[in-house]
This record gives sequence, C-alpha cells and structure tokens, in this order.
Amino acid sequence: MKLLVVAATQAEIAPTLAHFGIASNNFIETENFDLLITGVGMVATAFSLGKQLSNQYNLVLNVGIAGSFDRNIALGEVVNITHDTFAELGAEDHDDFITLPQLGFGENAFSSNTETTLGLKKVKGITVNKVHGNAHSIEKTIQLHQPQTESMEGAAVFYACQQLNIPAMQIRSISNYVEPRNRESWQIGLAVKNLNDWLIEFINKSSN
Ligand SMILES: O=C(O)c1cccc(C(=O)CC[C@H]2O[C@@H](n3cnc4c(=O)[nH]cnc43)[C@H](O)[C@@H]2O)c1
Repeated sequence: MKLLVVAATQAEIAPTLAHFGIASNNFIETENFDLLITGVGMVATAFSLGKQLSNQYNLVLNVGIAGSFDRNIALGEVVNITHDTFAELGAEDHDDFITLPQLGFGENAFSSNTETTLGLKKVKGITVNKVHGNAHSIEKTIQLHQPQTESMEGAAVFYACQQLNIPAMQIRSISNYVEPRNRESWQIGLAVKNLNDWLIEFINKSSN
C-alpha cells in the first residue's frame, strides 16, 4: 500500500520524523510512505496537494492537532474525523448565514471515504480560516454546524482526495477546547505526543 501522510506543520509530526530518522523537508519519500508538509490553512493545503497528489497513492492520511467543541473528548485524545465541513463558505444575510449548497454552488461538506476501522472515536469536524475565540461566533457556529472538532485543513484534504477518488482519513489529537481565546490552556505537547504515538504504530502496521 502506498501511503501519503499530510500534515500542516513539521512541529506536529516531529516525533515521527525523529522515530524514522527522516530529514525535514516539505515533501519526503521513504520506502514505506511519503510525507507532505503543506503549511497551515486550507489554501496552502489545496495548493500543496494540487502539486503532489496523484493516483499512485492508495491512502491519504491527514494528521494534526485540533480544537474540540465537545467536552466529552479529552485533551490529548486522538480522534477519527470522518466528516468535515468548510464552515465559513457561504454568504452572510444580515444575522443569518447562507451555506454554499443553499446558494446553489455545490457541496461544503466532505467525508472520509474509507471503511478502515481504527478503534478511535469517530467525530464530525469543521474547517476554518479563522480559529474561533469569541463566545458569540462559537455559539452561532454550533447552531449552524453542530461540530465536534475544528481544524484549518481537514475539509481541504477530503475535497482534494474526492476529486481524484483516493481514500482519505483524518486523524487528529485534541490540543484545546474551542472557547473564548485562552491560549495558556492549550496542551499542544500532549496532543503532539499522543498523535505521533498513534501515527508511528499505524505506519508500522501498514508497512508490514
Ligand atoms: O496560537 C493560536 O491561536 C493558534 C491557532 C491555531 C493553531 C495554532 C497552532 O499552533 C497549530 C496549527 C494547527 O493546529 C490546528 N488547530 C489546533 N487547534 C485548533 C483550533 O482550535 N481551531 C482550528 N485549528 C486548530 C490547525 O489545523 C493548524 O494547522 C495556534
């Protein structure tokens, strides 16, 4: 199986690079898997995948950290985001929001199109350009999309993979709750450690 691992930043997968002795670069080919570091956000992700994604891959695995709206998910928990929506794509209508499908311009939500079972909690995410940090906008987003998690890339990876009909999965570890900005409470170190412990095991299993 040819696997492409996609992450936004090198920091999020540094323990995996160290474990496999891989020198850091934006695109790395190894014997068992390839690795793409896209940069943060959906535009950087789409551009980067546009250059590197091809049908030679049997699976694209998007990994990273994420925020959680759902307090039943612990900080540091690794989850499988199976459904992801471009939450800001649409039009404001005074106090209301018109989504892209409601405008008649196609889909705004994409899914993991693989049945691989991982034993992780399956959750529903949104992808945003602007990380939530305001009580009012958080409430409006919950009413509109009922998300459990939030990242800045996930839906872009699912979108690109759907275009080429390549199976995709999105595995993220929760670094913070989505709440009025409180950066001191983020647990990025714990999230990165747990994500990479999972990733190293997954790569080892899938290359056997
Ligand atoms: O300092 C900040 O405000 C900040 C905001 C977002 C991300 C970061 C990072 O250092 C990591 C980049 C990476 O993290 C994902 N992420 C993590 N938590 C969230 C969130 O609550 N909402 C959206 N994205 C999140 C994201 O996918 C970035 O690529 C620092």
